[in-house]
Amino acid sequence: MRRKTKLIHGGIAGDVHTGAVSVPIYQVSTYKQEAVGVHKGYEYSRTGNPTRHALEELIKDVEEGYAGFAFSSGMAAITAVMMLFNSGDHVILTDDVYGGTYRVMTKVLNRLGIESTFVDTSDLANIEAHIQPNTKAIYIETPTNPLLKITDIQGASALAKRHGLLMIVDNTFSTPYWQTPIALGADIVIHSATKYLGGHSDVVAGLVVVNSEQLATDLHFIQNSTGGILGPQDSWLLMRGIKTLGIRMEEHEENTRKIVEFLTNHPAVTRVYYPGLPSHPNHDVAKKQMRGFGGMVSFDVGSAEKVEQVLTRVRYFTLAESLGAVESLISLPAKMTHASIPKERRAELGITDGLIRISVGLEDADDLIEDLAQALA
Ligand SMILES: C=C(NCc1c(COP(=O)(O)O)cnc(C)c1O)C(=O)O
Repeated sequence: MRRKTKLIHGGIAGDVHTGAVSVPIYQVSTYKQEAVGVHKGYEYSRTGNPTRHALEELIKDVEEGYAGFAFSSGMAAITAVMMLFNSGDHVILTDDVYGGTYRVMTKVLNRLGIESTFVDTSDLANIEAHIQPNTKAIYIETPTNPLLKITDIQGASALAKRHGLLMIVDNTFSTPYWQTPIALGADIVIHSATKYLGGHSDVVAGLVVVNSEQLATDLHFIQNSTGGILGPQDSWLLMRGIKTLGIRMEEHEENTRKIVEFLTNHPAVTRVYYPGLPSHPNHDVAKKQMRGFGGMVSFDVGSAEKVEQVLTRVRYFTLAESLGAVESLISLPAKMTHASIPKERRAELGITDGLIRISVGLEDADDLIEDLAQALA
């Protein structure tokens, strides 16, 4: 089954009992047992729910993995994956990760003894240089949020295997339509499904796909024990979102290509961050591992004052956190999504007060460009 068809026919199709074409929403907490322990495969919805299971089967197929798991948010998914490790273990992460990922590692999981080091993983030598005897995993975002850095998934996965480490990829920005990390050697893929997979700014969710039976057993134990599951209504919404992921990503790509060209040539823009630009430091790696470059762009306008002007003038770009929706969104990472990262750390990374991040939606590209032009004037 090819990629586009998998989005529609992957996972579980409809309902065997009624012939319903759309998977039913099983708004159920518990299931009758014929005798103690004798049931029809479900006993309690934290442990398993038919609607959530259909979503987990779908994302497993789309990400080409062994098993899928659905959580109540991307952060719940990330936290569940980190529960695979023990106090005293160490994880190497991409330096330019989402602010919430940085926060959970440095303000919550560190208190439970899970150590983390943030490095520029776009240079694989940096990863190897920071492997410690207690290192258990490499965690990357590629492209990263918000600077669109690219890490070689195949190279990092081979490095991880050489050192007996798990390879974890947060695939939120690219989605499985453009990039399938497990096929490139990753062990675990994570999504903030709140973003492109839902695609309509109407669901908060997280998804994980693993590549082995052992990881599936371990992660299901954590999902059931810690309970951060996704409900049946949101599971159903996500399945509906995933069905149109392909056509949406194609349209995001087309719009973004035009907007990147506009921004690259605008005198008020000092720098554009986008993996599809030949000038991107890892453009060749992006071309190798991504079938498309995505709908996320960051650009610097040089000052907080200029940012203020842009944010107040835009009409079709909604000032809001999140990304990956049909409507275009605009944000100021330094004060919004990455405010939890210390200022000096943001400065080191390049997340300046002049950096704007946009999630290019499905509006008419000319309307979006005209909107940015008047906002930047
Ligand atoms: C809300 C935003 N990001 C959430 C996010 C998360 C967290 O997902 P939540 O569904 O928001 O919990 C994980 N990984 C990446 C790459 C993310 O971008 C944002 O960047 O606007």
